[in-house]
Amino acid sequence: MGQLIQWYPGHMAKAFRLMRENLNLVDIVFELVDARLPASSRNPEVDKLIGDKPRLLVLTKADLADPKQTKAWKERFEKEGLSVVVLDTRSPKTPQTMTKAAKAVLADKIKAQEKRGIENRPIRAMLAGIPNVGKSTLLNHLVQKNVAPTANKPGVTKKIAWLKTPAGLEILDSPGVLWPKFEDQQIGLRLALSGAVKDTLFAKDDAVLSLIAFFRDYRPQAIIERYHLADDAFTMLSDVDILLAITAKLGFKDDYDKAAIRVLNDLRQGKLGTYTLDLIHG
Ligand SMILES: Nc1nc2c(ncn2[C@@H]2O[C@H](COP(=O)(O)OP(=O)(O)OP(=O)(O)O)[C@@H](O)[C@H]2O)c(=O)[nH]1
Repeated sequence: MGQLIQWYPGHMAKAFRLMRENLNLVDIVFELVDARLPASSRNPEVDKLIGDKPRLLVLTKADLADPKQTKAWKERFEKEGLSVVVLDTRSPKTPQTMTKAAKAVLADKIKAQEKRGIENRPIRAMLAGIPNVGKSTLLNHLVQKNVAPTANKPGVTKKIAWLKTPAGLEILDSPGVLWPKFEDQQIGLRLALSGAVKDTLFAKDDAVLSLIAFFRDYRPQAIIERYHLADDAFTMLSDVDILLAITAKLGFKDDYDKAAIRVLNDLRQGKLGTYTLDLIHG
């Protein structure tokens, strides 16, 4: 999916270098992963980068994801030895959940410090994740001030500073921006659907056609109900014809680009129900 790629070798090298420099400053890394894309929004390079540094995997946007899938993904990650928290980042419980989980990951270190008479030392953390995964939102909620700009567009995070949280964390206010791994077209499309890729960088009708194809197997009823299609629409119609039927139902005549934008927004706002694009089967 060549046209989706917005990360060039120079960007990646810089992001990698910044992360590595900052890594030495912190006790723990909060690796943010979109709960709707637990595989596609992770980058295997991060494992190499983070190495033995304690890590907490944070599944963000869990309110938008399919709860059964989120549970299955959490179990899979835990089997791999990772500590995992599942968040609606914007929830008032977020600071408490994160602090408790960070302390659990660092329990041995904290115990050793206490033995040496060091009590209540702040836990230094950095956030890392691909664009639009919720880094600024999490930072704001942890610090409980509106310090970092958030926007539903990739590429907004820019500041640098240490930020103290009321619960005793100190967070580096330069989240590691990780690059997505556009390994194949499927991953690229899923990232595009989730909002991780600038909307100007991909063809929305292609993305929505892939979404329709996905929902055909996953949850056709969600599309049928939202756009008042015939019950047998998915048996009778191709993906393109489904998009045209949606376009007509929305009153957009043959302007399927306009319909594609509407469907994309509906998906991202949870109006097609909760969904996970990387599925664990069985
Ligand atoms: N529904 C839902 N939306 C969320 C959650 N976390 C973040 N968002 C939304 O996702 C969008 C992106 O969030 P940001 O915090 O700006 O993401 P970021 O990782 O800092 O993005 P960059 O600055 O592009 O690197 C915003 O519209 C947030 O309101 C969540 O847990 N649930």
